[in-house]
Order: sequence, then C-alpha cells, then structure tokens
Amino acid sequence: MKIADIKIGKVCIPLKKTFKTALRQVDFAEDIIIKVIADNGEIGFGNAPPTAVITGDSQDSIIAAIRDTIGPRVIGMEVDNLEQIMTAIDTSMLHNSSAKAAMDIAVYDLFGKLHDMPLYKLFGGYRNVITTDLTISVNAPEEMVRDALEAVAAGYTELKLKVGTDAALDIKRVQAIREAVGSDIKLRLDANQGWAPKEAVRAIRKFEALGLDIELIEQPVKAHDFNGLKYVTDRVATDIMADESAFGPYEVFQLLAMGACDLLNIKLMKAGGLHQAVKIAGMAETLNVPCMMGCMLESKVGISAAASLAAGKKIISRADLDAAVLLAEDPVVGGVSFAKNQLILPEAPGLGITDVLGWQEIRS
Ligand SMILES: C[C@H](N)C(=O)N[C@@H](CCC(=O)O)C(=O)O
Ligand SMILES: [Mg+2]
Repeated sequence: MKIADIKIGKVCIPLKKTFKTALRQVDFAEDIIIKVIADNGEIGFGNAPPTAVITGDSQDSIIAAIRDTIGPRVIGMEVDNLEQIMTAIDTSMLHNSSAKAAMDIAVYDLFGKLHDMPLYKLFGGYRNVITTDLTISVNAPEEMVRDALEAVAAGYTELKLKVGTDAALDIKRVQAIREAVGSDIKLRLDANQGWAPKEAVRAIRKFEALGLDIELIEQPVKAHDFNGLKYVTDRVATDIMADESAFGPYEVFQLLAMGACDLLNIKLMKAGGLHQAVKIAGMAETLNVPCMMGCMLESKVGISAAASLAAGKKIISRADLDAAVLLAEDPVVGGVSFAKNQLILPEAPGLGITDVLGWQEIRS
C-alpha cells in the first residue's frame, strides 16, 4: 500500500458555548482535515486545529506546510515503512507540529487499516474505555458553578476548571464550585500560563489551606519559564502538570531532567503526532511520571487518535479529551463513541473513521 494522494480540507463547527481560557476565547472550532489516499483507494484521516496562541500554527500555515513541504515528502512511500515515513515528516521542516500531527495521524490510520488492527491495540491495548473530564470555561463564579453542576448532572465525575485570569477571583471561583459539586467530584485546574510563579504559589497554598482538594494544576506559569514551573512545583503540595511547556519530546526531556513538574499533559498537536507522543509516554513511564492525554478544540478525528494512544498506554492515566463534546455538531462518521464521561474505542481498523461530513476541500 503506497501513499498516492493527499487532499486537504476543513470543517468549521460552532461550539455549544463560548470556550474561554486565560489565553483565548472562541465560538467555533476550525479544523483542517486531511485525507491521505493510498493506491488501493483506502483513506487515512488526519486533522490539525489551528491553535496559534499555543502552537504558533495558523490555518494558512498548516495548509501550506502540508501542501508544499510535508505532503510531497511522503507521496509514493510504502505505508508499511512507518519509521521511514515518520522520519520524513519529522525532518521535512522545523516546528509546524500541528501539520506534522495531521500527516502522522492519517498515516497511522492507514497503517492500522493495512494491518486490520484498531490503533488503540497497535499502541498497546491497555484498556478499551477511557474516562474524560469536562472543561469549564473561565467566567464569573456563578456562571462557572452553573456549568459545573450541569456537567455533574450529565455524568461527569472529573471537571477541569479554567482559571488564570485573576488569582483572587480564581480562589472565589474554585471555592464556589467545590461547595456546589461536593467532595466526590475530582477538580483539576488549568491556569493556561496566567500566573506569575510567586502568585501561583500563593494561590495554590490558599487552595490547600481552604481544603479545596485540587487533584492537579495545569500550566500555572508561562510556557517558556521552566525555572518558574519548577519553582512552583517545589513549593506546593498539590501536583503540578506541564502542558504548554511540555511541547515535544525534547522539551519534555528537559522538564523531566529538571524535575520541573509532577505530571505531563500530552497533546498530539504539540508533539507533532502519535509517533512523537509515544516517545514522551516512554520517557514518562521510565521515570514514573503520570500523563494526561489532552486535546485542542478539534473534531473527533484528533480525539479518536489521542484516545487510541491514551487507551494503549498504562502511563496515560488521565484524559482531557472533551473537545468533540464541546462542539454543537459531530461531522465525523465512526471513531470513538461517547457514553456520558467515557470514550469507547472502536474495534474497526485504524481510527475506525469512514467519513467526515461537510468537509470542504481547499484548492489552490
Ligand atoms: C479542549 C481542552 N479541554 C483544553 O482545554 N485544551 C487546551 C486549550 C485548547 C485551546 O485553547 O484550544 C488546554 O490548555 O489544555
Ligand atoms: Mg492546558
């Protein structure tokens, strides 16, 4: 099976509710979706949501990288030569991790189809169901309480609260939500780089003093500030997770060598795809650093790929794979299915995806 053609398209899906973090606010998920077509007609699906504030990748940069640089490198290659294709993707250009991830996901989908195996089994098959949290956007405390209660009523037992806009208000937000949802619901926080290191330590010690029982805190400080992240990790009892700092395997290696965090959030769009994410999981497992599989605002193509890796690997013990349920519509046919807060992995080969409805081809 050889890679014969690559088609690039996009979907634009409204969100059920405005998504707000300390970094950005959005009402639509824009997702570049590629179809990598093999010479026997089989299609591998991949995706890349442009999340410029985190990855630096825009819609135009993703399209250009796939069309002009990464795509031409892999056309004609044998899907069975997976390692060679992955090297071609990785060495095709610097950065552009989202475009690389799209190509990597589509090639893995084809590889699974070629070998008639679902991707989660190919990655180790540790489990076939995973539990995801649901993200609560940062808003006024009353609105966040309403959203949190709605999520709990819908069956979510783990909530990821977005904070990081104002430390004093963040304390009120988290306190109000803990009071409303009770002690059985797991609360994790994501500051999306919003605090300065000392401010983070003060806020987290306050959460601890108030007995708010926070499971973990994601990315308290700026992505590049590894020393600041370590400063926080060393001074609080609550577990600290690196997200934006833990970009690809090299950054993760540095963070782990420094002991700068307690946990890692792995995302395919930061790592550059499944192949690189496997390297991160391997380093984490070696040092017994638990991982969460995360996502951007993306369609079920990327969520199915991320869930496949998370289900495959024991060290990926947590999931923030809620993007597809934040969308008002699901244009993806097949892939993971949802039952309340659980993602059920498909037994069909590859990602188990057969079509993406409303996909508009981009021609240049
Ligand atoms: C969607 C997911 N729950 C999430 O919060 N992901 C990112 C932010 C993604 C974005 O801004 O599109 C995160 O910071 O963990
Ligand atoms: Mg995060």
